Amino acid sequence: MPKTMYDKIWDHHVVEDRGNGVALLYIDRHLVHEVTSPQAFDGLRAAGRPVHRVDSIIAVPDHNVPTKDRDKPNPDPMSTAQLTALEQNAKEFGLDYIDMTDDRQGIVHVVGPEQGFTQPGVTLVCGDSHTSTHGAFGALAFGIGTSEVEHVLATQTLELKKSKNMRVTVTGELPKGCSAKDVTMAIIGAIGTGGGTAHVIEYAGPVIEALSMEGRMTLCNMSIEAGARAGLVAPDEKTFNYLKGRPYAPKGGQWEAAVNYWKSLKSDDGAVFDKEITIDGSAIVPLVTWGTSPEDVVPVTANVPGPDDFKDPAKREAVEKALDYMGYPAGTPMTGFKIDRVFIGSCTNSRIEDMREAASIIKGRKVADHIIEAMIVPGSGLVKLQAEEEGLDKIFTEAGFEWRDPGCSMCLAMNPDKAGPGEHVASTSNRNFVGRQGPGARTHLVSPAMAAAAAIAGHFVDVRNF
Ligand SMILES: CC(C)[C@H](C(=O)O)[C@@H](O)C(=O)O
Ligand code: SF4
Repeated sequence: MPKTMYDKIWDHHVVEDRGNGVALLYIDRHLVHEVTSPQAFDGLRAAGRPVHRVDSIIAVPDHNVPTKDRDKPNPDPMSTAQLTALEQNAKEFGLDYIDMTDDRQGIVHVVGPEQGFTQPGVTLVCGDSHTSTHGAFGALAFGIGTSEVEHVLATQTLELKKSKNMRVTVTGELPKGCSAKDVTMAIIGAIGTGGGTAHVIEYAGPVIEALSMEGRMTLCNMSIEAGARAGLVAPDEKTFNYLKGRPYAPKGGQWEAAVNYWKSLKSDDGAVFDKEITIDGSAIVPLVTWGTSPEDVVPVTANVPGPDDFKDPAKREAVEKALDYMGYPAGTPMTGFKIDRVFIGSCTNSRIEDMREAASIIKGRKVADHIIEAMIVPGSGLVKLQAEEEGLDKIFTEAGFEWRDPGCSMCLAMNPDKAGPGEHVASTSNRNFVGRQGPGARTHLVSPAMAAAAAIAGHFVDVRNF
């Protein structure tokens, strides 16, 4: 029977079939950060258990790390406690630990691929919902909770219920001015934040094939915002070229064997998907979120909708609440809407291509006077170095942007980078939830090009005519 890519990876990892679609699955790779791991290590210690396979783990701090003045003491005791715990646990259990001063440090979902740790066909977990990012390589990658982190550390396995298969095909050709962020936002706008629930989404079609690895990571990153367990893209020559020579990538004869295996992973012709969606990629336009859910997307050329634009009573109520929080009435035009702050970063959009996309808009221009702060935060120290080699940092700082050290930063207010109450933020991150970037802060999700253009203009603009 023809199989999907998800079926194949799942079947290769079953240790024991426990019936009713439940199986004990072998976990190949585990990324560990400071927020969701301390209790897991406490659990191991209490039970006197070692880590089962230390070579399956990379530990790296990202959420709490300050993005400037790292040589000064961290003023937040909670952050300090988590960062210290990670370092000590890594040392005690003998893990590969990348510290804050290492060039390889960054957001786990940027570091894994960059190190060649993320590979096609592996099962990869992390105590973090955006682990779906790694599906860009054809890895079965998903977020887990802290008790599961402990289970994987101790046993290298997880008991899981198999998800259903879903395929999202994006046809045509992506228009100029649009990037992977607009593709993922268009998909979530179309299917909603519940559209992928209980499914693993395989992304397919010419638009996906044309995306770079960075673009595919942006796309898979937000699978979780569509409710999906994971996202997947079939590995191809771009995937192999990206991985070749990276520190954790297979070497010598093992490389050929690995590529042969990776080529076998793609879904078979005739494989059946439980749910199929097709999106016309040629019709995608630059998008902006207007509300407090990633599905609240409108074209930048459109107006903010109101409750009357929706039929579902629950959605109507949610829209009213969202408008109240965002502080504008229905019908507000998005183009020209004034913003206060700009954040370019996060595991969605902090890779080298995102930096280049922002720089292409910013070059030779200045951040608008009223913008409180415009910040660019590379996803890793290696992205930072590469951007500096290309002179992008100069373009940013000359325009008036802050150029920071890598970390999660203002994606979530867990470190000193926060937006103030009532401020409207053009942000390249993935969640526009209430209070996500600081209490009372109002987030608008956009692509790096759209965020850069908004910083220069001081309000949202259609980047296609900028
Ligand atoms: C802190 C962490 C558990 C959380 C997640 O799981 O996603 C964070 O990364 C986020 O983006 O909200
Ligand atoms: S950058 Fe944001 S979304 Fe990504 S792991 Fe960090 S907090 Fe979560």
